Amino acid sequence: MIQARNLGAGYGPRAVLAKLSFGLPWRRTSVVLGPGGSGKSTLLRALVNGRSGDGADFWVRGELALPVSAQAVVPQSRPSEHRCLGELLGDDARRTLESVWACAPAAAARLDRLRERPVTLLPEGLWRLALLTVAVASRAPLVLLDEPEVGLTGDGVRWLARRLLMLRAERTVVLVTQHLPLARMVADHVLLIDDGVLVEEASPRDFFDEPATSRRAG
Ligand SMILES: Nc1ncnc2c1ncn2[C@@H]1O[C@H](COP(=O)(O)OP(=O)(O)OP(=O)(O)O)[C@@H](O)[C@H]1O
Repeated sequence: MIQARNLGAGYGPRAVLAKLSFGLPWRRTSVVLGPGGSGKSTLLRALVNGRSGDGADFWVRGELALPVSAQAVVPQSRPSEHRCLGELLGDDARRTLESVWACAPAAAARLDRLRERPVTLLPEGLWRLALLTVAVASRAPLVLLDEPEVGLTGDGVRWLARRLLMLRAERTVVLVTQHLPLARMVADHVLLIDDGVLVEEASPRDFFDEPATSRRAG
């Protein structure tokens, strides 16, 4: 279990997350939902070990128990990853691509053609698929995904859902998304954030089938 107590995070003088306490079950998929600008990416960023990337003034406070260091991260905006997909996948990159994309061979072939180009230079959408491929293939115990569905076609989102379901019981996944059908398909645990505050932490059943408003009303 990843546990946070009184977790705060922000940029420079501005606190975005205000003392959140929550748990993310181990080897399950936790989905983080909330309106645009509510702090979902900031929460995910707080979970990234060795936080770097954009925003040198990013800070995190409070207690955060993150039991593993091996992470695979798919960020929301184009990463400054200068290595190419072939390098990130290591030996036998083509076979890895074929196996990760077994149900979508056209995508495997497309990524294979771009395998020698730095990930940061890949077209929008494809860098995300490239990093998703690396995340799936890496076996990192903790997989952090920030709106990975953006730019994917309907087939791409279905592939992503199937892949995430296959990771169930093997990896701990934190998925930030605004795509409710995807969230519903893959969630084992749901966090709802609004304006930096944790509004709800619930099972998918309670969250999707019996929203808090109707539970409170009942
Ligand atoms: N690098 C940054 N520097 C300063 N402020 C930032 C930075 N990144 C995000 N913010 C601010 O933090 C707040 C929360 O942003 P965040 O990206 O975490 O929200 P979000 O819920 O992920 O939004 P979205 O769904 O639109 O991606 C916003 O007001 C945003 O402007």
